[in-house]
Order: sequence, then C-alpha cells, then structure tokens
Amino acid sequence: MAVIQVEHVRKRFGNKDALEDVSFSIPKGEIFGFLGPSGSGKTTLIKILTAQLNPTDGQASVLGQPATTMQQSAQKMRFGILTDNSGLYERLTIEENLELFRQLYSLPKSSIDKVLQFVNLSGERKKKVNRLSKGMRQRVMLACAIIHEPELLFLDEPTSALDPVNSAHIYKGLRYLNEKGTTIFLTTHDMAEAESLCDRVAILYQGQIQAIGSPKELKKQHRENVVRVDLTNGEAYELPVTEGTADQIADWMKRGLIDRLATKEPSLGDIFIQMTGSELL
Ligand SMILES: Nc1ncnc2c1ncn2[C@@H]1O[C@H](COP(=O)(O)OP(=O)(O)OP(=O)(O)O)[C@@H](O)[C@H]1O
Repeated sequence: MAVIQVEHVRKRFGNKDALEDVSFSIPKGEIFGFLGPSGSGKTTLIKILTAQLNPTDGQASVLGQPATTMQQSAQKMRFGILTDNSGLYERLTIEENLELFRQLYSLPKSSIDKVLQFVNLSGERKKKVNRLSKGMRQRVMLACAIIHEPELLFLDEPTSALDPVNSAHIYKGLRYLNEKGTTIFLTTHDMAEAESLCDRVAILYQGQIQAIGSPKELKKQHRENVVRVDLTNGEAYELPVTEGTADQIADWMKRGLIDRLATKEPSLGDIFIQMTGSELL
C-alpha cells in the first residue's frame, strides 16, 4: 500500500496556482526526493500532506488516511517533520527541548538518550540552543523530528547550509532510519544529495511534475545521443551517434587508437536544468 498518494492536487493562492495538477504515489520504505526551483511549491505540498494547508482541488492520503487528518493525535504519532521553521526553544538546552517532545509523545525517558546518540549530540546535551552551530541545530531539529521513531519522515531541505561533514552525518542517519523501515519524503536543492540518497525523485516545475523516476532511470531517459571518445594520443571527441561516427570509431579501433569510449550521461543537475530551464537557487 502507498504511504503517500497524491491525486490531481491543485493549490491556488490568490489568483495564482502554486500547484496546478500534481499526482504521484510513494510506497512504504522509499526515500523520495521532491526537487524543484525556489517557489515551485515543494513546501506547499508538504504543508498539504501534513494538514497545515488544504488543497484547492484534488486529494491526498498519507499513511492510509486522508491528509486532512494528519494533525489529529493518532496520526501525529506516526510521522515526523523537519522544516526551516521547526521551532526550537532558544534559551532551553538540547535536552530540555527534547524533553518537550518526549512528553508530547508520552515516550520513556530513555528515548532522549537514544536519539541524542543517534544524532551524535550526547556530549552537548546540556548546551543551550542559542549557543549551537547551524549544523548542531539542524541535528537537534532532526532529533525532535525522529524521537518518536515515526513511520514517515518529511524533510524540507534537511541539509541546506550545512557543511559536507554535517551533511554526511545526516545522510548516514537517514539511511539508517530508512533501513529500519521509515519512509522518507525530502525536498532538496542539492542534486548530489538527491542522487546519492533517493530511490526516486520527482522534478516539480510550473505547478506540475515534469519527470519522475529513479535517478538512474531519469539519466537513461535523458541520455544524450553523443559518444565520447578518448584517443591514446590524448585527443578527445564528443561525436553524434551517426553512421559516420561508427565508421570513424571502427577506423580508430583498427589502428589501436582508442583509449576510452563512453556514452555521455547527464547528471541529475543537467536533467533539472533541461526540464526547468533554470539553475537551482
Ligand atoms: N500562504 C501563502 N500565501 C500566498 N502565497 C503563498 C503562500 N505560501 C506559498 N505561497 C506562494 O506559493 C509558491 C510556492 O511556494 P513554496 O514555498 O511552496 O515553494 P518552494 O518550492 O518550497 O520554494 P523554496 O525552494 O524557495 O522553499 C510561491 O510563489 C509562494 O510565494
């Protein structure tokens, strides 16, 4: 059964559609990346899926229930969310912040130790949030989002503004959670992140999904009809796939001049730019 099912969702703000007609589904256990330029409606969709906004049209279900029920306490227990504005109490310590979530979800005391270990902040638990680096804050927010071991996790740009070491730490944690069964829905501007982490991605642009599939599938679909040839004398060529090119390659081969021959595969970033005509912001 799908953990998330979105059918023809449209969201209008004033006289403008943020989402025009969006449909997709996410099976249990997937890490799904939602990619799109700034302002393309990624956060709006997360808000619809977590009952912070109602769609103008269409319907969505999450964890087998209508998305509109996601703020009810039984459903709230089943998902976690990390967004830009996941509020932390600045003057409280890491531990005190987590204590509020522990009580909210009626969890045992041990859940705090466990999650602190998970985000590698056990040694910093007594530090006040306003004294933390960005990377540490992000890890505290992640800890708040996962302390109740949710079945489904929404992450809105989980590693934006983090250095590679902190990002790598978060990726490791997310993979581990996913292996234990958590389905993950994340938005990101970071194509390398999407490629290394996600089972499937969707590219959102102009209110619609322009492409959906595994990074590997999308790369295959958008493979350019170009071969790259490196010759043993150091020369390199990118040639169109034509009969003439095949004859030329056969000739080079006969003369033992070919060092390397490869089709040119686009990166996810190339595909994104192809689809949206814009660089990621
Ligand atoms: N409450 C609102 N009222 C009016 N317009 C809104 C509201 N929320 C979002 N929008 C508009 O909807 C569009 C989509 O915004 P959204 O925040 O979902 O984009 P995003 O893809 O998450 O962007 P970013 O990557 O920059 O976070 C934008 O044009 C935004 O200005």
